[in-house]
Amino acid sequence: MRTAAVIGTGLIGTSAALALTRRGISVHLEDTDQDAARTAASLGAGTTEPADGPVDLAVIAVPPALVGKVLADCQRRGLARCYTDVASVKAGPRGEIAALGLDTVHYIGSHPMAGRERSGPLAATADLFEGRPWVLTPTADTDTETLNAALELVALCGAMPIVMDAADHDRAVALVSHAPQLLSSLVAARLEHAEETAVRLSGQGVRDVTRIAASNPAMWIDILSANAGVVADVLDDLAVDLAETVAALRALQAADEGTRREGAAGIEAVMRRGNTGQARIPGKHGAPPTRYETVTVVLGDQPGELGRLFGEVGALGVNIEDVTIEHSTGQQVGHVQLAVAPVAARGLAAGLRERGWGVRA
Ligand SMILES: NC(=O)c1ccc[n+]([C@@H]2O[C@H](COP(=O)([O-])OP(=O)(O)OC[C@H]3O[C@@H](n4cnc5c(N)ncnc54)[C@H](O)[C@@H]3O)[C@@H](O)[C@H]2O)c1
Ligand SMILES: O=C(O)C(=O)C[C@]1(C(=O)O)C=C[C@@H](O)C=C1
Repeated sequence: MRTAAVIGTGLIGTSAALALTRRGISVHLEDTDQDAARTAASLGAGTTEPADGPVDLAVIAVPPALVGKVLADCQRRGLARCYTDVASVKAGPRGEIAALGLDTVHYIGSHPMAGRERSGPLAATADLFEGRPWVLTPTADTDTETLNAALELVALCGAMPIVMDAADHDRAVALVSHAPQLLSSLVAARLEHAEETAVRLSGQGVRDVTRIAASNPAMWIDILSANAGVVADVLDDLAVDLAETVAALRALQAADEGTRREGAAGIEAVMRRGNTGQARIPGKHGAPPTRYETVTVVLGDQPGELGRLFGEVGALGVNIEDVTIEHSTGQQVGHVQLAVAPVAARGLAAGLRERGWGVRA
């Protein structure tokens, strides 16, 4: 692939465009919102100038309900040799494309399983898709050139291609993406009118569970409208589990010991099922989940402290696999949690202590 077009320069379109330009592809950016396209271009994601002729691949990164309409417009203009979209649902857009009588030989549906709770080009990063699954949903119509162009896009973005049927995809994401989004929103919604004294105690647990509750409602109405029945089925099953959990909690308050024991067994079952489910979530590149150890460093709230810490961790020869920063309310310090390989954790904690950092290992 040498040339590409990205239609819709929000979070996903701009992230893909950044990844492609970094690999030397000429990317042409389009968005009905001129500011979004210009911002993406200023970030180095490509040019807002139209291409001279058809590009090798057009990536349609607009809200799911607009995929059919935008593909129709692109094909009418002869924008590209091959087309893909990145919408979070696949069966709905495919149905619309068929109903509009569009060219389905040079189109393939796709969905990168990576994103953020923020929208727009300024939230984009070139490495957003690295090591993530990227679903492709070819049909009997899809020609080889189009499948190959999509595979090349996935490879250039550092993602892992997974070929699936559109309906299977939608069922899978109901479980691993759409229901979790609603549950995150529901947990965060409990905070809407909560006492300030309670909310200010928020630690990492509630932050982890509610990060995606900051997502864009308009986009999610679109996504959920195209997968409502399957997501409702997942939530129906969850409602049964929730009712059982409430019953177990009530039992824990009972006067007789037998009922209390039953309650404890119910809660233990929930926790153990959760442990098992969580352990099945793959690590990057589809590898088995990697266990890291956390070294927590107390950081003074001064400019440059984080950079200095990362520099010292590097000097100790330790790779940071993940990092989380927690600010303590009303204090001038933060807690930086460094996830590192278990073999490196002890040495890192000792090395940082020697260098004067406050460390909790
Ligand atoms: N946000 C995520 O985490 C995520 C992850 C994977 C896939 N997706 C999918 O990617 C697509 C884009 O999502 P996003 O998060 O980048 O949204 P976004 O709101 O950041 O960007 C969407 C962009 O599309 C533009 N747009 C709307 N109508 C258009 C049209 N007719 N022509 C050209 N541009 C148009 C908007 O102006 C906006 O800039 C959606 O289909 C979404 O389901 C999102
Ligand atoms: O991590 C996030 O913030 C996301 O929004 C990611 C996420 C997901 O549920 O995994 C959300 C919707 C997309 O269709 C794909 C990815």
